[in-house]
Amino acid sequence: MRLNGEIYDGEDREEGEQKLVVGYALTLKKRKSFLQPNFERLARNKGISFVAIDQNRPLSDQGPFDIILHKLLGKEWCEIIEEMGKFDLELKRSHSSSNSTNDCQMDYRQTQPQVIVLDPPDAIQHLYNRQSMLQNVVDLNLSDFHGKVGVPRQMVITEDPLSIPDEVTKAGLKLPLVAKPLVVDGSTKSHELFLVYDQFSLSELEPPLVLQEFVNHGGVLFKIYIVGDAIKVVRRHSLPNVSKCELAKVAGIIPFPRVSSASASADDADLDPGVAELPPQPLLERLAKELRHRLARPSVVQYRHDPRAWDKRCLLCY
Ligand SMILES: Nc1ncnc2c1ncn2[C@@H]1O[C@H](COP(=O)(O)OP(=O)(O)OP(=O)(O)O)[C@@H](O)[C@H]1O
Ligand SMILES: O=P(O)(O)O[C@H]1[C@H](O)[C@H](O)[C@H](OP(=O)(O)O)[C@@H](OP(=O)(O)O)[C@@H]1O
Repeated sequence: MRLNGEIYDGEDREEGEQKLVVGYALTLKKRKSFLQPNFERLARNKGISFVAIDQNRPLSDQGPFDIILHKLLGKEWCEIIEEMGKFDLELKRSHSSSNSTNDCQMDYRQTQPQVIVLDPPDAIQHLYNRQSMLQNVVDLNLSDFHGKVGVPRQMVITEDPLSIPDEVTKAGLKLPLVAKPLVVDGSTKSHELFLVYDQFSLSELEPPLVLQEFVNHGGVLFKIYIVGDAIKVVRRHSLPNVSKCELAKVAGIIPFPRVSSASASADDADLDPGVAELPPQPLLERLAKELRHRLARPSVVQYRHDPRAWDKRCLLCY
């Protein structure tokens, strides 16, 4: 990474020698889960310091920052970045003849080109929606290389819960279904998922939501973190298979917890190799290449062995 003209090598630094300043704008919850003391200490040893951005002051009055890291609910953050761009431009305009309205579209990134904004707002809009977030994998064709990529059959319901049973029948989706809020904004509500076992209970759901066919996958999930050329795969516990017998006996809509969070690590679990086998490295590398090409940001892909895949090379994302 080249910053301020110098190559940042990520090596340990002398105590106090600062190389990178990361301005962050995170919710309290995220600060607690992400900026752990041992992480900040490790970063400091590498000359990286994290500085909280004051959201009540103009961005250009703070810093200077080398990188901006953000994950805030709603649009207020985007407006701060865009507003900041306009604020700078108003200042410049008062001393220049240019009054092009196009200038008002510049954002912080354009007025501060040296600052790296991770997850630029316009590059991640599609990730706030569980339908559009999958678009980057739905049409990936890796069959010429190491397998195929699939997503569970799904449909979006935006209104009238009473119409859901008929809509599901028309779409031919098979029970059980996983009901997920359509919007993914980091709120607790956006992670409130349900398993739906029967048709009639569907009308109790609260649109807007995504309904996905449940895919049996042996209760093991892989999360693949891709940042540039770096690929990290972790194995997590996941929902157990739903048998036909269970489906016949159980009815209703059942909420379930965040079963595959970091605390559900299965890296050291003694699991059936058929479901615990890590995805083939060439498939991961090809996926990383494809996603880097399509996304302007680090990616997290959730992978499960698709039992229907004869050689377990199918990548099932959702
Ligand atoms: N179509 C599906 N078939 C089978 N299991 C599923 C399916 N979709 C989700 N799950 C199960 O539900 C869990 C959460 O799903 P998902 O990752 O979509 O929600 P999330 O709120 O983003 O989760 P988190 O952020 O906690 O990883 C998955 O880890 C998996 O166990
Ligand atoms: O398994 P991990 O820790 O990667 O799961 C993450 C998940 O990928 C998202 O980053 C969640 O963030 P939000 O979408 O903003 O909720 C994380 O939730 P958090 O409550 O821990 O911040 C998950 O841990």
